[in-house]
Amino acid sequence: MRDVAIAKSEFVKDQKAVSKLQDFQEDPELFRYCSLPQILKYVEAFTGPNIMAMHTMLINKPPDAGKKTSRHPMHQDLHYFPFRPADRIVCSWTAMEKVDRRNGCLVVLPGTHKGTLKEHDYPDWEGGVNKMYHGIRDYDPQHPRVHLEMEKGDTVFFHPLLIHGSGMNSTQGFRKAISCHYASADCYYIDVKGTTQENIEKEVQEIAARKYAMEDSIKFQDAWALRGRLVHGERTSL
Ligand SMILES: CCCCCCCCCCCCCCCCC(=O)SCCNC(=O)CCNC(=O)[C@H](O)C(C)(C)COP(=O)(O)OP(=O)(O)OC[C@H]1O[C@@H](n2cnc3c(N)ncnc32)[C@H](O)[C@@H]1OP(=O)(O)O
Ligand SMILES: O=C(O)CCC(=O)C(=O)O
Repeated sequence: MRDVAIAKSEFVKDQKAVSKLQDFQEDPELFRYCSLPQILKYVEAFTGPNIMAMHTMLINKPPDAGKKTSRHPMHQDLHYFPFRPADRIVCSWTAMEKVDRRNGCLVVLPGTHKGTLKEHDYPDWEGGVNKMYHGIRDYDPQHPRVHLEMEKGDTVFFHPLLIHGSGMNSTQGFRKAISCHYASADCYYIDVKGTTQENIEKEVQEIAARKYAMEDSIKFQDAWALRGRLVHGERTSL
């Protein structure tokens, strides 16, 4: 993925062109992260023994190009997921270098994981917003915030309803992190028709049709079933 600030640039050859690697589940070296026993021992507390890696990312947050597009709007990851129950899903996010407010660390609204899934859409940002970076339409701006300043190798685990995002990278370095969204293989797919998730379903279907020449009718659930990979136990449902 390229940052929206350079997405239309003629040609950018170096690492500046890559702000995120997504779906590395078939890359043996990167996928080792998802199978690390040091990570799985915590993940299992949420998922139980049948563990699927549903979504993988290596995030290379670029130095902001001056339009604040390196920010990640406040969101709940469950917005992207057509599977439940939410309590059996967990994200691990590991800092690959020191992260702090200067290079755009994670920001969380503590306690919000006990709430409900909120409506998401593109925020109305003057400088533009990255494709598929939906944000919560309304959240309480007075809610206390915690900035997760972390050392290289530190890992945070969080619930898919937790409202979180990340700030602008005001340094000249690339802020790298690696993450995996895990779910219990016993989770089940849901139909998001008639829910607040319809907008993301439509967008994923459009991308699948364009990018992978799949038919327009690919199901949102199938887009996830295709990418999910078992890391422990049995693939019972997802
Ligand atoms: C099997 C089918 C699968 C289909 C999957 C589709 C992706 C699903 C993403 C799910 C994410 C779940 C995450 C849950 C966890 C929480 C989060 O991480 S929240 C943020 C989630 N969103 C993302 O991570 C989006 C990451 N972005 C991408 O993966 C890619 O940008 C892309 C959306 C897949 C598009 O990439 P690609 O199709 O390769 O783009 P191009 O062909 O280069 O360009 C097409 C078109 O779009 C313009 N563009 C490119 N990059 C951006 C950008 N960053 N912002 C805005 N616009 C962009 C580009 O200029 C082209 O435009 P044109 O007018 O057609 O020329
Ligand atoms: O790494 C970041 O900047 C944000 C990541 C994030 O919000 C997510 O993975 O859901």
